[in-house]
Amino acid sequence: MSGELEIINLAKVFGGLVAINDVSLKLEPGSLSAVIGPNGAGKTTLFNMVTGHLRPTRGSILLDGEELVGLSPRTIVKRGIVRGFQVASLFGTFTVEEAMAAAVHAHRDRLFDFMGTFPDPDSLERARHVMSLTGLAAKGARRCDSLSHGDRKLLDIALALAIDPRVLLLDEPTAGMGRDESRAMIDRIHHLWEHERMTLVFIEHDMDIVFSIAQTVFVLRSGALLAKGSPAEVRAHPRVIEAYLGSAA
Ligand SMILES: Nc1ncnc2c1ncn2[C@@H]1O[C@H](COP(=O)(O)OP(=O)(O)OP(=O)(O)O)[C@@H](O)[C@H]1O
Repeated sequence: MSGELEIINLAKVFGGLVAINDVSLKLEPGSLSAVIGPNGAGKTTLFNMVTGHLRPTRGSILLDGEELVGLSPRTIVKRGIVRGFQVASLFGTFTVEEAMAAAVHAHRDRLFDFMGTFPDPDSLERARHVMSLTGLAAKGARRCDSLSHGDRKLLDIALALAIDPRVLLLDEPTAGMGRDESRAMIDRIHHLWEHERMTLVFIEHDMDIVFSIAQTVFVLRSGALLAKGSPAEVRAHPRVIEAYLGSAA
């Protein structure tokens, strides 16, 4: 199975600030992991290096053994690493189904295939499959700009999934949601991971959510990896309790 992401001795320095300090970790193919840590720990910087939006100061990022450092964000998407970006709103008056089909179509480099139909049947089929997995099937005819906050976030994830990633990165998928809505979102994410079995890693602040679905939890603090392990191991880790959970619990 593909989708192994290995980060080796990664570092990012902004001026005099060490945002990521010699971090090494491995995501197994098809695994579901979470990255947690206090504000400013370096979580988003880590994601930005994996997607090619930031160039590491040092270190290596391997997808199924192949180096990603130095590749453009677009090439990294082509290699199969996709992030759920806040892009749903860019589709404005498109319907949900049109936006989804456009995402698949563009990824398959068919956008400029003027002789073909849009959307082509394959793209539409993939789009509909992902809409049904993410619970958006009933909203296919809705304009993107009329969706609720929660549905927009779902569409962001669906747009990322539409292009069949090997690794899916989600940066705080429940941000701005109430407790029930967060729970529903996380159940959806778990459901789609179970069906698609891509390697999934998410940044999340809500500890209940993290401990309820992640197989492996990575804890960052001040740019360094403080702990990693199963939710039970991380919850019981003395340094994690002292540095992070102690203040949140
Ligand atoms: N482009 C940048 N230039 C300079 N400093 C940056 C830049 N991006 C991030 N930083 C700094 O790097 C550190 C890590 O930031 P990062 O956003 O990765 O943390 P985070 O764990 O995602 O935090 P949060 O939970 O608040 O989103 C912070 O001190 C931040 O101010």
